[in-house]
Amino acid sequence: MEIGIVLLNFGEPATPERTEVLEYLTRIFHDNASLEEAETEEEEWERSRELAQRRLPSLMEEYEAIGGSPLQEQATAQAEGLTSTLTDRGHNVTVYHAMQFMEPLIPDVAAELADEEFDSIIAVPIYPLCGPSTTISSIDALETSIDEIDGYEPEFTAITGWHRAPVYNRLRAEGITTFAEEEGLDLQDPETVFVFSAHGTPTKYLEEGSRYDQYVEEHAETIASMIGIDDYEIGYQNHTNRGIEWTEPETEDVVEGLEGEAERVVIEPMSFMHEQSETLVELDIDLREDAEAVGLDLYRVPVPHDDPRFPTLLSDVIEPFLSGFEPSYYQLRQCECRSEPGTYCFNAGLPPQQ
Ligand SMILES: C=CC1=C(C)c2cc3[nH]c(cc4nc(cc5[nH]c(cc1n2)c(C)c5CCC(=O)O)C(CCC(=O)O)=C4C)c(C)c3C=C
Ligand SMILES: [Fe+2]
Repeated sequence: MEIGIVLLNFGEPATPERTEVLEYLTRIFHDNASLEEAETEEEEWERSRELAQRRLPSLMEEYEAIGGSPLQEQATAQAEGLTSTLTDRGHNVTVYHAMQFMEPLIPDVAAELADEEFDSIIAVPIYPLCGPSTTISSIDALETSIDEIDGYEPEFTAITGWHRAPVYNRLRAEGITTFAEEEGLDLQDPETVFVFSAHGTPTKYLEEGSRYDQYVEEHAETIASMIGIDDYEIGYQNHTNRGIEWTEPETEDVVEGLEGEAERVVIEPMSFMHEQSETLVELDIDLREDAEAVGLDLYRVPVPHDDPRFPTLLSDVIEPFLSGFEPSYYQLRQCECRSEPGTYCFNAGLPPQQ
């Protein structure tokens, strides 16, 4: 059987080019159009274009500050790492990477899969903490794009949340302790406050059943115990484009609230598997300025996008579907955030959102 694996990512422009950034933003806002009530598809597009125009100047500034995003390069390297690990294990697979909002776009990659006539497709979003606008939306986009291709009906498997995979927790925890050692930081020092910074989400998505905030909390608790700290803070990096409610507290408020309480903050960007504007600009430039303004030194843990254990982790997660053994043997069960059969994760069986 010919198998195609698709790693799914958010995407970001590699160069700060206005037209490209505007199209990118319009796609993102349209994908989240359900956050507001539009009567027609045309109204949804109009509103998305309006929001994109409004956000364009500040996002252009962010990309100009970092000379474009390195996300694409890192995602390509992750796909190559996975190919090599699976090939070493004796599997004959082709690994693609596709982006929700930037080339290579998901529908274009779906067309390539059809051209190659793969019998089976395995989708793996590279978002450790499963969320509706990222993990679920990217899988839906791939499955819909495949369904829309006439005469092409491969078997479709998707893997959603994998933050509970043991190797993932280990590599993340070691990333933090290695960084602390390199920087000469004592994480037990009462003058050092540890902050997990998660990408925020609109509370509407939580009310509709997403458990993203629970995943954030349980992952923070686990990593804190692995690195041996009792006290820590959680903050969310929110986008306030639509005047709707997002997860609280904001990372910025958490850090500013530490004025006079500590000498330094250590920030772990827990939602990301790539360095991109959210880490390189929002944390390294903007949050550092906020921290310094209240007398705190800021240290930001690097994202372990090139940790050599990451391709092993992804290969282990995919292995049941390649070798044909029962996914529940590896604790992979039918996903409850996405009910379509063939969707698996490590998060099934959690109590429902309060
Ligand atoms: C590479 C960049 C980005 C990653 C990775 C990313 C992850 C991520 N995003 C959400 C939830 C939302 N993000 C939304 C908008 C949005 N996200 C990015 C960039 C990344 N997000 C951009 C550039 C934008 C649009 C412009 C902006 O506000 O900056 C939205 C939609 C908001 C809306 O429509 O009003 C949601 C929802 C999560 C949970 C996440 C997890 C890793
Ligand atoms: Fe986002």
